[in-house]
Amino acid sequence: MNLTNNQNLNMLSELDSLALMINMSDYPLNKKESAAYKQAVLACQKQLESDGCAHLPNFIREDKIELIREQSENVSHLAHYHENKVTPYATEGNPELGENHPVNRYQQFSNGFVAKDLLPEQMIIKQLYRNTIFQEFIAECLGKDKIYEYADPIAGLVINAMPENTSLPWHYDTNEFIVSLMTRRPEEGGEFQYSPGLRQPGNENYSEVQNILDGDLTKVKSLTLNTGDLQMFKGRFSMHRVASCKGTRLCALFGYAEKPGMIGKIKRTKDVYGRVTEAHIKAEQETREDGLAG
Ligand SMILES: O=C(O)CCC(=O)C(=O)O
Ligand SMILES: [Fe+2]
Repeated sequence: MNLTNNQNLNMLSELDSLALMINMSDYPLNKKESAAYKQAVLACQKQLESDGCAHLPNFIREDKIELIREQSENVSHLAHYHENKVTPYATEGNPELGENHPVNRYQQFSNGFVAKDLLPEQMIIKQLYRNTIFQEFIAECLGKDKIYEYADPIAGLVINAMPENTSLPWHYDTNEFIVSLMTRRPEEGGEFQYSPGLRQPGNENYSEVQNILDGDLTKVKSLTLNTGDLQMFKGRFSMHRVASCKGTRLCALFGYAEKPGMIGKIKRTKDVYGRVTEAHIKAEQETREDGLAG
């Protein structure tokens, strides 16, 4: 290998760092040209196509499992909680439709999020989130040319903190996809439940949504992640929730954008994290200056 320029040195250190974090025998991200790598990507693509969800068990090296659990436990007290009631769409209800209509079904929401700027740089989840070899793998699995870290100082990489008796009810995500890494499997429960492809562009499929909200789980799949498992999920089309758990559940959520410069809106950021930064204020001013709504 020609190591005469910085790019190669950077690549090497990224590979070295990746090899210290992930299970390269099952997920050979160090051998992109190998049949095993192509097979791992294909397996994810197939799962995503059929189910909107890919499960990568034992993604983290076995000898790092305790460490990722410990690192996430160490910051879990920094989670911001906001008790709230939300609909599956996180929008205001519509009084013209009945109170049983999905757009009017408010549910209790009480989990917390630890923001990105509160996660120490040396944390495995932060190193992994930023690793470009890992990002390329995720992009390939999702059939994207390239994905970008958020420019948002506090969102993009967060830990979903769910102590006992908290809830993350049925919802769709605003993001097309999310990557999750379980850092603390709870003692019991905390399954990820989802209904694959429940809605499509142009078809909200309200009747099926209503069935699920009414407790019919026949079209719902359930996935239990162990600590160290990775998941890719297309949350914009598959309604999902996290079942209640016994013991704390901590799950790192890696958000990537399809364009650089992604910064969240002030209102939502304040709701979820309890604060905003200068970057949020500046980004929103710039949006307004171009005369567009929202
Ligand atoms: O914690 C999880 O597994 C998923 C969380 C989730 O769905 C969300 O934050 O939108
Ligand atoms: Fe979600």
